[in-house]
Amino acid sequence: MSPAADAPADPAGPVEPPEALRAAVEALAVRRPTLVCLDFDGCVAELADDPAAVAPVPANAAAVERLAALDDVVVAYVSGRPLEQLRALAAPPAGVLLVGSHGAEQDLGADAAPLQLTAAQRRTREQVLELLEELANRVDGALVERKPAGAALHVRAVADAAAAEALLVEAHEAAAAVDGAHPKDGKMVVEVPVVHATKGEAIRTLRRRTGAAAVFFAGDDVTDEQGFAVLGDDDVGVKVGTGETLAGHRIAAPSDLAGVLAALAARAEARGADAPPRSTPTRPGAAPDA
Ligand SMILES: O=P(O)(O)OC[C@H]1O[C@H](O[C@H]2O[C@H](CO)[C@@H](O)[C@H](O)[C@H]2O)[C@H](O)[C@@H](O)[C@@H]1O
Repeated sequence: MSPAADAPADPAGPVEPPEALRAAVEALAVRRPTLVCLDFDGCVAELADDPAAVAPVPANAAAVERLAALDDVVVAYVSGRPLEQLRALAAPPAGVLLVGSHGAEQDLGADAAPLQLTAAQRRTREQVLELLEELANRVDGALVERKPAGAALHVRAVADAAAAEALLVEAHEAAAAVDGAHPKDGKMVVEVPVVHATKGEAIRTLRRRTGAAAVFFAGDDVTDEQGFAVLGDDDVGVKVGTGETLAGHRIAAPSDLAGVLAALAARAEARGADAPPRSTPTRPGAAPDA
């Protein structure tokens, strides 16, 4: 992968990807089946104060629809969101695979199994919820999100930046001391799942299940780095926004993603019927999990 570079923003219209990124997605699109993995918040959707009030950037939703309609392209949302919330907020077109709770919940087609916590995990989740509620009650604007695989403490609505940061540090440390809890830092949030799962493991599973010849992954947050870490030389990783990253490419904002996905879709459409697919499986169910 090539080194990350900032894309110029163009408020007048759809943003063209940087040349290196365009070339990378065009090369990716000829390797089929192509797996397109997308983080949701801060990537397909803009970040918002209220976690419940988000939706895909319309141009991104249109590009996802275009990609999902293509043979030999599999689109998957790979998100920290609870699965059902992801389904409701992302409103994906038919055929799009869903990975929620950082990988702990998956809808990969016919054989999807709902998340079931063990008795020990349920107890840990209750403990984590109690802990985070107690911490959130101390700071105006702090919010606890109850999640099937754990909980998250949000501070985006906390007016005092120092208090918000201190709360996140305290929550992470306190949660780390709870047996069976796996705290992760995110954007203005500490997530505390009670099930060990990472986006990297999820992308590996998706790659295997779809028989993908190459993988695209875009994400904006610290937890997405585990996804970038499992990409290989034939894959394309795109970091959305600022911050250190293992991704080979960077765009400035969610509104810049549509141009990248459109370039990928255009090349995949153009490859059309010219060449036979390199391998048969696309939607999971066709290929057994290893
Ligand atoms: O993996 P993602 O799809 O990026 O989901 C990560 C978390 O996103 C949500 O929180 C983030 O977005 C909120 C809405 O924009 C924002 O208010 C918050 O500050 C962000 O951390 C979501 O609430 C979490 O459950 C997801 O795990």
